[in-house]
Amino acid sequence: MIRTTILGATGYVGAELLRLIAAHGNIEVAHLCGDSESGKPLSAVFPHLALAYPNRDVVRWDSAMLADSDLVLAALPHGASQRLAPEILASGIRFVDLGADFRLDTPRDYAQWYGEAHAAPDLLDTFVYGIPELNRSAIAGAQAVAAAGCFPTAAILALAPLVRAGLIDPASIVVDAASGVTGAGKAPKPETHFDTVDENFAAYGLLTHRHTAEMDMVLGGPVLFTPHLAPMNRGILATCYATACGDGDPLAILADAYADEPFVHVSDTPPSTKWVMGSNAAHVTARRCERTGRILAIAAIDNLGKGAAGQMIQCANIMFGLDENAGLSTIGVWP
Ligand SMILES: NC(=O)C1=CN([C@@H]2O[C@H](COP(=O)(O)OP(=O)(O)OC[C@H]3O[C@@H](n4cnc5c(N)ncnc54)[C@H](OP(=O)(O)O)[C@@H]3O)[C@@H](O)[C@H]2O)C=CC1
Ligand SMILES: CC(=O)N[C@@H](CCC(=O)OP(=O)(O)O)C(=O)O
Repeated sequence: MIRTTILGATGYVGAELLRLIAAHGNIEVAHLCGDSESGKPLSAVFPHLALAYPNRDVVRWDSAMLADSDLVLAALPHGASQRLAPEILASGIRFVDLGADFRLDTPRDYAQWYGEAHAAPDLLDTFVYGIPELNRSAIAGAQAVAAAGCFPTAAILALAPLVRAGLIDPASIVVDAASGVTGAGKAPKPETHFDTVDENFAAYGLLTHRHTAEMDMVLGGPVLFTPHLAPMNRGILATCYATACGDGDPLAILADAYADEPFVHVSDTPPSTKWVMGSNAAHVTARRCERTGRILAIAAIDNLGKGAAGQMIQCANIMFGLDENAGLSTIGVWP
């Protein structure tokens, strides 16, 4: 069994990690770390996990935990893991981080998009960007993976094969993506109150959302990205547009790129967030608009699944040479 310590176990992503690990078979939880919830029984924080994790308490992180862990999975607010990473990596164990601290290539990009200097810039090169469908072999050989953000995962899965094939001009990419409210984390905020979100649909982060940097890094860009908040718990639907620069069929290119991928379903049918809810699946489609000379590509993922905890587990499975599907489902909870 691979023993994992989870940092941020009391957050939304932490809860999803615990749900997936309970059914994994090759990974078990060594320590469950929280912040304000430390000291409580896990069953008091997350009653839905009580039967899967009887008699487990949330504890505060202590680096002594590295001694009986093989893996650290971190789902912490931005800025937290760069302070912990030096010690975790020095211990030699593997690390999958979901925060944005180690996703971007340079400390300058991090400072520009996150508004603060990076505390561990020398470690940026140690981390491999975590989208297995892009860079599985690098993940397999990595000690540390920075799992991709939720919006970038959706947009990149829809667009990267089209960029690689030279079918679209990266500088023309426009991404409109809508997320469920769990994407904002569990702390209540005015813009995530039930009465604000219910029966509402709103754009935010205009021209400045930090996920733009990840899309630019992988797709080329500059990408014009607009996130939206949708009145649903989980899910991301990314609708992407770009100018065509070749004659190929975008759907055929996606089908070819993902032919052997266990978690990507390519179809002519427009995807829907309910098809992927609770799963690690991504459903993608694409087509050419002859009238405008543009390519349309769409992806649906669960922000907590392929956009977060599922992708972390998929990366960990690859890093440890396990069955890549272990603990992960391709089946959404529908209806
Ligand atoms: N939600 C999503 O869909 C996605 C989230 N992410 C990223 O994953 C990370 C976690 O997200 P999410 O689960 O939604 O966030 P939540 O706000 O739901 O949870 C945050 C977690 O971090 C803990 N925490 C907060 N501050 C500290 C600290 N200073 N030191 C140690 N632990 C701390 C909290 O502990 P406690 O509750 O005990 O105080 C909690 O367990 C974030 O970086 C987020 O941006 C990435 C992709 C998708
Ligand atoms: C709906 C919502 O608020 N979503 C979050 C993004 C999700 C996320 O946590 O991504 P990172 O890991 O890159 O922060 C946002 O727009 O800030």
